[in-house]
Amino acid sequence: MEDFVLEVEGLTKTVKGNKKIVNEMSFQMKRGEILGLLGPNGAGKTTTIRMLVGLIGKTAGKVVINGKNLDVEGQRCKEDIGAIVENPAFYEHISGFKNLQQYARMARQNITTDRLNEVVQLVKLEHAIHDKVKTYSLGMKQRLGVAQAIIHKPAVLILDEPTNGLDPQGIRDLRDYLKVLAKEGTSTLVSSHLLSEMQLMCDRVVIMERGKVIDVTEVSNISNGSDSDNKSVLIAVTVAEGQSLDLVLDGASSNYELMKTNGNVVTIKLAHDKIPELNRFLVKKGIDVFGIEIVKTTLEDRFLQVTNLANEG
Ligand SMILES: Nc1ncnc2c1ncn2[C@@H]1O[C@H](COP(=O)(O)OP(=O)(O)OP(=O)(O)O)[C@@H](O)[C@H]1O
Repeated sequence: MEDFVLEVEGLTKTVKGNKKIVNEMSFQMKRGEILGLLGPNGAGKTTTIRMLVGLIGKTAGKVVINGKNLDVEGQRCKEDIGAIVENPAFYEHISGFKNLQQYARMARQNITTDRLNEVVQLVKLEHAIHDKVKTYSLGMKQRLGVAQAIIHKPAVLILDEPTNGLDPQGIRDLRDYLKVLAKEGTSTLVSSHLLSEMQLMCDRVVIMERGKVIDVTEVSNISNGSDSDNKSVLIAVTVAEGQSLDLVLDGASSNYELMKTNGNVVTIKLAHDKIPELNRFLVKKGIDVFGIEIVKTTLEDRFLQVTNLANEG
């Protein structure tokens, strides 16, 4: 059985006027993964996250965190979560390290100085941790926020739009240490409306629109050009000027599906292991092949595809 660290089932939030701003959301997060919650502005990401961390109540649905039902063991669920939902607040006039010590004291958990040093190292803030927070850049405050959120080694880390205000290096660092955390047993749910960042950062993404889950996609499948079943790929075949593959492929084999012809570049869908066979077939038919390239789709392609489908349906 799959080991899920977060299970969300039928999560719903209804507001005034009986409007469902989160509408029967269901998804699961595997242990050790970085899961993205992706959707346009107003899709309901923040509302979903606020319900998961217990900042607001839910109207309906079930949330299970690390095997514990939020409705039954709310307090223990909270212990399994670390989160940055709104901008983390710090005491500006003391150092980052003192802020962490203060936080650890308030959390009333037995957190050692070694652990504090460990999290500081993880978020790469060693050089500035003894400086006053008021001297920190936005990115440094964000690192300190993550350090604070993971101090108690939660099973689940939840970050709402963590890349806001980060420069490219900051985003890369965040991605790197989320991966380290995943290996150490903290799985992360991260929300964003920025497709390219989610593609770089996440293992899978839950795409939501108007309060509903409309797709769950494995990011590696998107970037290597395969379908979600991981069997077929799209390839772009460049042939000699004036040659047409339409007739050649027509009825040739059910293994190849001609998707699109654009000048002398033809897009074909087929199983990955059929590429050499197709190549031999084309050569035998007298087609001059100048190139075969796997078409990589981006998360943006996928997002537009599924949101268009959702809007048509
Ligand atoms: N308490 C509330 N009462 C009425 N409507 C609300 C309430 N809270 C949120 N909304 C609406 O619900 C929708 C979802 O809001 P939410 O903040 O969850 O979206 P989001 O996906 O996080 O968007 P963004 O990317 O802009 O932060 C929005 O249209 C918002 O205006």
